[in-house]
Amino acid sequence: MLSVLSKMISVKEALKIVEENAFIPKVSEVSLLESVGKVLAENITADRDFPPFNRVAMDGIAIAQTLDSFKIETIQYAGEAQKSLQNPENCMEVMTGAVLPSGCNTVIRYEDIEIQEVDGVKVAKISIPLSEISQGQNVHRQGSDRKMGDILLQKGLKISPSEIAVMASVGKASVKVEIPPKVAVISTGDELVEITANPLPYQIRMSNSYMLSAALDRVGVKANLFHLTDDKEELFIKLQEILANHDILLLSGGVSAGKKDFVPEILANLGVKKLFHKVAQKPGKPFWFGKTEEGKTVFALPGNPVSTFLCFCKYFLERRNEVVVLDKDVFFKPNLTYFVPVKTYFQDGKLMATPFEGSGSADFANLTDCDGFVELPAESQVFKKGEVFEFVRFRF
Ligand SMILES: Nc1nc2c(c(=O)[nH]1)N[C@H]1C(S)=C(S)[C@@H](COP(=O)(O)OP(=O)(O)OC[C@H]3O[C@@H](n4cnc5c(N)ncnc54)[C@H](O)[C@@H]3O)O[C@H]1N2
Ligand code: MOO
Ligand SMILES: [Mg+2]
Repeated sequence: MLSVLSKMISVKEALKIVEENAFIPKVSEVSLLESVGKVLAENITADRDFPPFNRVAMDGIAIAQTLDSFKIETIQYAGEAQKSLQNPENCMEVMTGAVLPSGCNTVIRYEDIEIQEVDGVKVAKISIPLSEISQGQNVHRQGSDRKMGDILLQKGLKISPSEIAVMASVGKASVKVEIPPKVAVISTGDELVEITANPLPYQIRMSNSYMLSAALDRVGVKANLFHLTDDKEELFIKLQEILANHDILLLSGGVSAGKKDFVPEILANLGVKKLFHKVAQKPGKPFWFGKTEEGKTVFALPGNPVSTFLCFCKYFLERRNEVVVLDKDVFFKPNLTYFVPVKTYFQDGKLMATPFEGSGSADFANLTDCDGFVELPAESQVFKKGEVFEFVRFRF
């Protein structure tokens, strides 16, 4: 009964080990537009102030002091070098995006003035109470958004169109991004058949590979799918080949105490170092995690679909640091962290969770009613309505 006695680690310890041993992606430089959806692999800094000059924010006139009316000296258009107001009692017409003329500090919109011609001279008259004009209005001050040298984007973030705009504005025509890892999703089991097959009474269609592949797709990873039988030789030969061609392996099945649960043994024979096997949690207790010398990681997930999915969401997906309020009491005696599928909803601004315990870790149809798992710590046995717990979201 060695497997039963072997040391289980806590969820917290397991997560720490997974995070510390995460696969480190390689970096490549791609054109700006190719980088969208990828992970940024360098910090992006401001090459000049944002905005780079005192920018006119409204079409109208620029003034140096608040008077009833002003003679208009000239026009400052966007794209022109800065002009200078000659007389502080005059004004200059200015267009949005232009440099604020030197000598001016405030912009009044065309909507708030009337322009008349008096003796051949254009004059702007203020048509709103002067008290409504505040000094500095409608001027987007140089450096008010970001200063030159500021870090605008931190490496590690996922690039979306708003990041593309920031990079374009600092002249990044090409950018360093992480090369997405090559991921293999491998279902193991003699009882599994393709989803297109008509299963014999003792067979089942494999759903785990499709579930994991779909979940990976949501985070921008395209996985290769494999099915291996519970045969030591096949496992050794095929896994060797799959390991050679991928960076991360996500296996399901074959990690528990069964006579054909060969996965941990074969992985060890292939030189994958075990970092842990068995976590004090339900579901997903037989979870095995290891790493090769080159830094490739192997997640050998328990085969029961809810266990597979929970382990994937908790240990593979990025942490979201969300909490939920239980809306029903839950009792759970074993000294294990208990992950219960929950349906969530908002009440008085709080995210509430209704537990759906279902019929255990093989009841994956139960997940379709739920949004995630509530994480109930191993130290307690009674979890009361109204208490707050961590939430592992899978519907997003
Ligand atoms: N004596 C013990 N037996 C079991 C223990 C234990 O501690 N002692 N742990 C149980 C727990 S907890 C789990 S979870 C399972 C994990 O089993 P394995 O990882 O070895 O997985 P299999 O035995 O291969 O399969 C388990 C179950 O899952 C179904 N399965 C597997 N792959 C797929 C797939 N791709 N799609 C759909 N369903 C899949 C498989 O048919 C089995 O029904 O072990 C318990 N036993
Ligand atoms: O905990 Mo297993 O992970 O029961 O199915
Ligand atoms: Mg098994």
